[in-house]
Amino acid sequence: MIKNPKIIVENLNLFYGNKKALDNISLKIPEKLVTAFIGPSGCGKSTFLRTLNRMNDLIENVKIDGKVFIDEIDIYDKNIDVVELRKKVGMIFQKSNPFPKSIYENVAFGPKINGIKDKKRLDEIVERSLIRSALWDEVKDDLNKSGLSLSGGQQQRLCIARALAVDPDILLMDEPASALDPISTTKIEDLIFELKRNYTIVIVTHNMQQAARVSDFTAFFYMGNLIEYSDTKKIFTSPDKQQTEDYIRGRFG
Ligand SMILES: Nc1ncnc2c1ncn2[C@@H]1O[C@H](COP(=O)(O)OP(=O)(O)OP(=O)(O)O)[C@@H](O)[C@H]1O
Repeated sequence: MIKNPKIIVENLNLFYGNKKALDNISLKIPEKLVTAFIGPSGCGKSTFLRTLNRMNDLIENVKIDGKVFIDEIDIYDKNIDVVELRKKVGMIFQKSNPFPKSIYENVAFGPKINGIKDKKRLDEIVERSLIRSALWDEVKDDLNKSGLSLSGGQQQRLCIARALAVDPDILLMDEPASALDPISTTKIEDLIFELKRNYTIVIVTHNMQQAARVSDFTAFFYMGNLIEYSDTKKIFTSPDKQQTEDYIRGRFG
């Protein structure tokens, strides 16, 4: 079903203390397409998303077993440089979180940390990232304005530009539009559609219409289990499992 897997997950279990939050998850995420994770609150979508760039490492008492391969490399191997991993696998959160700095500095921050000092090079990266995040036209004359002065939707696109500036392959998006108005949401959805030409995108969403609109593949989670994973059209028109059918018809969750 998946021709070009970018990420391969095998038998992944995750515990918070004694509580099992993910139960034996295996799936393949295709390159340069959009994969959506759906399911009722607390089913483990965000937890699973965070296993893909080891963000759970930052949480105390988490135990993980199983494998996650990105480009065939085991990202939980002890030799993996987690900082490098997170450059390659960027993350966008539900609540946009620009730094209290200028628009320019928000985008230039990552490249500067990576040692890029040349002003012309930084200018190019900032411009390219803001073009790719569909924000350039709105901010090009105000790059010194605070990132916090932007609207919620613009802030979210600024955070996407900040993630793009360090040249990732994969973007993990945890409910990126759930705090936004319908027009800003549409802009983010259009942007996701554009970005998949160059990036592999994984998105957690509560909004089933959004999953149906933006994704190519959809995984339905329930109580820490992956119930069904298939191409989005099939999940939303003729899922194999009754639980999936009940959820997408709004019978629970
Ligand atoms: N830091 C944590 N410590 C302990 N338990 C946690 C932690 N984070 C999540 N959990 C638990 O793990 C389970 C899965 O949570 P998770 O946030 O991954 O679900 P979700 O499907 O993303 O939910 P939502 O849609 O509400 O964000 C829940 O039972 C939650 O209470």
